[in-house]
Amino acid sequence: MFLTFWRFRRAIASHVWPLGGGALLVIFVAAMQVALPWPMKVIVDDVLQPSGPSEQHRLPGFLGLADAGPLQLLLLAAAALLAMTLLNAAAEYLGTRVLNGVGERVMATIRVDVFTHLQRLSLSFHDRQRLGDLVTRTTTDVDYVRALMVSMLSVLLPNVFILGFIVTICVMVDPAFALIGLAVAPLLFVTVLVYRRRIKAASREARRKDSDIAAAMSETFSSVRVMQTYTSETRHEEDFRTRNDGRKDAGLKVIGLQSVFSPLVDVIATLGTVLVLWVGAQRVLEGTMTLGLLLVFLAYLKALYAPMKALAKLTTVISRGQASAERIQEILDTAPAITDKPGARPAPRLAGAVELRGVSFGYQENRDVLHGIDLKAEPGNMVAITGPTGAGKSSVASLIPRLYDVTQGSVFLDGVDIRDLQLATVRRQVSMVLQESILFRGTIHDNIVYGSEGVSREHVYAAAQAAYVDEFVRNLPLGYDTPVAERGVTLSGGQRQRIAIARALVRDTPIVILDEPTSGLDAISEQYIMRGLDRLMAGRTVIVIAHRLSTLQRADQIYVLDHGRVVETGRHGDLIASGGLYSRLDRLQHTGDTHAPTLGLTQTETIA
Ligand SMILES: Nc1ncnc2c1ncn2[C@@H]1O[C@H](COP(=O)(O)OP(=O)(O)OP(=O)(O)O)[C@@H](O)[C@H]1O
Repeated sequence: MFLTFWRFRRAIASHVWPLGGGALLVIFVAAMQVALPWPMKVIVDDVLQPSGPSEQHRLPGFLGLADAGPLQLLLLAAAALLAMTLLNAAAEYLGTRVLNGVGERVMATIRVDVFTHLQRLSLSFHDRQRLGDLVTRTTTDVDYVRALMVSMLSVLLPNVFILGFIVTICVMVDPAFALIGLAVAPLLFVTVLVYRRRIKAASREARRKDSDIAAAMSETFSSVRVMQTYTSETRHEEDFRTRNDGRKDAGLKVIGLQSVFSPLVDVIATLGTVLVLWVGAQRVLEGTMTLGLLLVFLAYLKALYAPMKALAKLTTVISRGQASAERIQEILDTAPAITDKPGARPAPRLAGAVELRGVSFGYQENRDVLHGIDLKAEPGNMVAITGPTGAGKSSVASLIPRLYDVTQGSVFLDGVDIRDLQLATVRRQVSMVLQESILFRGTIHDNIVYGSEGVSREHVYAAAQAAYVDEFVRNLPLGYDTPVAERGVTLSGGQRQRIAIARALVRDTPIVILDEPTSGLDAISEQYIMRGLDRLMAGRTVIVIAHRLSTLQRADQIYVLDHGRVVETGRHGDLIASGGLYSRLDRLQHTGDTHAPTLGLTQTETIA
């Protein structure tokens, strides 16, 4: 339990004072609750039965009120009860408010920590994660940790103090009798311990199932267009039902355990109460104990079991919170796979020479998808990578901005190993336009300046004009301030690509990577994009993944990839003449020879 506080000590550190203040207030409440039965004792023993055994009527004497009359005592006791109750209420209100407020603030800090950390984790981490799971870890799990922290401070802490105060007072007043009252405590303790462990395991399972549901949601609704077109709603529904049933069953298991736990604690507690009543009543009858003291003991017994019961109720909150804390910690403990090595220096403005020397790379350990790749692009050159689908073209491209680290060989930029340069300063000099460009929630303007915040509006307009964004933005009522829905779904594929090109133009990087940015577009869109791309490519080193003849013909060098290896390199004419894979593709286009190997062409892509 305390480990949870330790785990998040950094987030808690800035809230130590209110946290301490809140804790003191709830401890004060605990003390008040322990003091509350005493005025009642005075009323019973000294006002209602002033003739009882004198040595047991010590309280008024102890308080200097030995000579006070019964009415005076009644008045004083009643006033004390009222004052204590009011103070108790005020402290409870303040304490709860302060602690809950701190809980919210600490959680806000943890959420930011998790989000920031997630953003820094390398692609190799995100490749393995389900989005829905990450969402629950940042939202629900953080909230469960908040509930745990607040409950521990506002419920557990005062109850521990109540327990301590009561045991001390009981032992001081009547040690033998106190022992009777505490006889069932070990049994209670063991029950709490056993059930807590079982509830924790069940809660952890429930949290896993929560993530399953979130993952099903994000998977389904991020592909809602495909789902509806293929009328596969039933399939998704069934999948969701299965996961939902899993969550329900896990939830029912937690509830089952919890429902047994609470009554069990009640029964054990009642056993203790019966024991105290049995012995206590006899002692009152014998005259060795006052009725008031027995009532105090009984009130204490109730107060003594309350913490145990509170703990019973808290078990779910604590177990759930601990399971959630572990899940959050798992993320925070994951170190980014790609970091600056000590002594890495900032990359200067690059001329744009790119070289891969003997590069092997794999997404999983011992399963390389690229083998000994050699590739070179001089500054300002255009290098095309082509090859069948799955050959490793996109993998090569993702090594240049160091989205992944190579397993063998090196990537050099301007002759310097990319690992000797600071990551951020390298990435700032590489732009990418992918097959499908992702836009972010915000306006069209925001999306163009994405990654180059702070540039002037004129600069943005110039880039937008060059990338033919202006063509369609001019017709929008809000122009560049038109909001774009999440992932840019309110714009056409071609419009999204044009915005992506404008974004790359604004960034003005020496290296540009194009991953088939015109695939799947109609002829008119393609023309606009090609013209925009021409402007983007001018004067920069361009690494383009391409199947189109028009692009391949223009390339200074073409690398043909197959099964993760460079099988041919050269200019278009040389490759045709050499009679290899590339030329067979060319023949395929002219003769329609279906047995010739394909370079992964789709119907929409024509090599004329
Ligand atoms: N994130 C990933 N995790 C694991 N394996 C991957 C990942 N991305 C790609 N691969 C695998 O790496 C190999 C090369 O994929 P890559 O995407 O680089 O090929 P490609 O030539 O760009 O293909 P395409 O033309 O279809 O885009 C493939 O076998 C693919 O299954």
